[in-house]
Amino acid sequence: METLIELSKKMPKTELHLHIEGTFEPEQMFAIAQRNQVELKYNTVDALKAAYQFTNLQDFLDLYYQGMSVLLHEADFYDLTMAYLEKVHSENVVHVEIFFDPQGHLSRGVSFDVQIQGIYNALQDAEKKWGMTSKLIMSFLRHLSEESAFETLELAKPHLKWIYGIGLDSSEVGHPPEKFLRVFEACKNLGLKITAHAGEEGPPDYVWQAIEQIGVDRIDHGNRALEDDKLIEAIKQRNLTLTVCPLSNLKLCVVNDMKNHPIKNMLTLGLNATVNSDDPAYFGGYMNDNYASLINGTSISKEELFQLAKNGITGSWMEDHHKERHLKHLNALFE
Ligand SMILES: Nc1ncnc2[nH]cnc12
Ligand SMILES: [Zn+2]
Repeated sequence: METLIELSKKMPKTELHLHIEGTFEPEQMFAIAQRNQVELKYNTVDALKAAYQFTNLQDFLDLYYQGMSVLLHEADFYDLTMAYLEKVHSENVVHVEIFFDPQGHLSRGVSFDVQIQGIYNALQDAEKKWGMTSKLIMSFLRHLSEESAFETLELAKPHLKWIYGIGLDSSEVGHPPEKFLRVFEACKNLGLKITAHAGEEGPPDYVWQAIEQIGVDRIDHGNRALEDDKLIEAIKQRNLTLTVCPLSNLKLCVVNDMKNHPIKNMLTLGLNATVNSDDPAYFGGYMNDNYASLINGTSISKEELFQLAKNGITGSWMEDHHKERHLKHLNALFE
């Protein structure tokens, strides 16, 4: 009998919540730092890895922004992205939707063109080599001002053919979605899809704002939506997908133990929960590790495993003919 772990490795998977800067493995970070002659605060890979003990989102973000500071040239963005794509291709991830944080690089003098060209070239090469499809999501840093988000949108305008969606990330508490109401309106008018981190640490009210005021097409995390029954109904009514990140939730103390992870509950409630890795280099695992953590930690059933993988395909922004192809493959594996 095939185990659920084996099945989870084999099945076609999508990644809908992934920060490319969060895939920076310490070994690669040191190699690029050396090549660019940038000093890191930590002297060795082991010292850096030892610092990966977080008690909340901000602890992690402080290290995440330090780590990305070695990215300067187009080749750095290409190498970072390609290393991630190679890794998840080996895990049967067939489609990725990748966030990047342009403001985290612009503030260091790295142009928008350099960032997007490096990332996009890697995505194109992955499609040519393996048929892996992708969408790129530009994310606004919510601890910065709406004005800064508007400036970033202006810089993005020559590249909109490569940008499919807009996200909202970084420090959640104190920076509600409504702070970015006007800039998201402008993004929507440009035909861009909208998603936002909401309910990771922030209260249910932030998820309400994301769906009612911003009109998001998807919700990233959404854990705290479960505190509000009316909100659960509103998410279901709009058929919104939640991009849930199990290992991230554990590492950032959003959950205290994997056995208490709410993803099973989300499925029982009829929410479109999906499995994603968020910042895998920092949180101890890529896509297959996230599934394994659920299988081992929450004892999800075969039906629930199927539902999670299916939600990942149906909740993605890939073209319909690709969805149909992957769903057929998934169904055949679970027959
Ligand atoms: N999990 C997360 N939440 C908010 N901002 C992020 N940026 C990178 N990872 C993030
Ligand atoms: Zn995230």
